[in-house]
Amino acid sequence: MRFSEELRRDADLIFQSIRNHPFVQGIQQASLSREQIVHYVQQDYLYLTTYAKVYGLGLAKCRTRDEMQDFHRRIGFILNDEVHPHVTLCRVAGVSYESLQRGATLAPTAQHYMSHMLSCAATGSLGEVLATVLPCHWTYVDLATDMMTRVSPTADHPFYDWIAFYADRDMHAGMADLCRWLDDYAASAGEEDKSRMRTGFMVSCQMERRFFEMAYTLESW
Ligand SMILES: Cc1ncc(CN)c(N)n1
Repeated sequence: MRFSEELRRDADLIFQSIRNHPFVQGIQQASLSREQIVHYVQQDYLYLTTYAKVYGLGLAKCRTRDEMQDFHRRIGFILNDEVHPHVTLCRVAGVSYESLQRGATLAPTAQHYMSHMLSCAATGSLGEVLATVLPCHWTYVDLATDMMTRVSPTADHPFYDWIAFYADRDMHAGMADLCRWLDDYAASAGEEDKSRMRTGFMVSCQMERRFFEMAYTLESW
């Protein structure tokens, strides 16, 4: 079994609970309140900004220019493309995206998740960075693909663009590339490094679930 398959197997219950989380169900049923959407977008804007920086720290650990190109492309994707799902959510909530980018205070869970990623990226190996960022990609591809398969939303669904963005083929391809990179790295990694990679992955999976909980409950300090 490949290393990424092992990780996915170990995190299966968390993936399932993310699919069934009330916030995710709220997207599927278009039943989220305006406040829940706004809270999510404000926190996610801050989160994705940090996520791009984590890729930057990963880039500094790369061994080849091809690897550097990969992180470089992924940073561009966050800064240029991953604004679209936020814009979709803002349209549903009836607020301007620009207004949500100013002055939001980090909620405890978002802060915890960002600190986890930053500390792995600052002190860990390239493998730890790959394992720690992977759930961000994987859980969204998983939940969106699950929605597309089970609910088949049509273009008039308010969150259709959000769901379609994360269920897209390119998202699947980007995730498969990341898994391959992680598997290649793990093939020659020591046991201690792999153990830290497992921890980084599992904590990020837990934080993905809690991030939805944070948005659903409008968590604050
Ligand atoms: C917290 C979180 N995790 C994952 C994603 C999808 N890249 C996101 N936008 N926000």
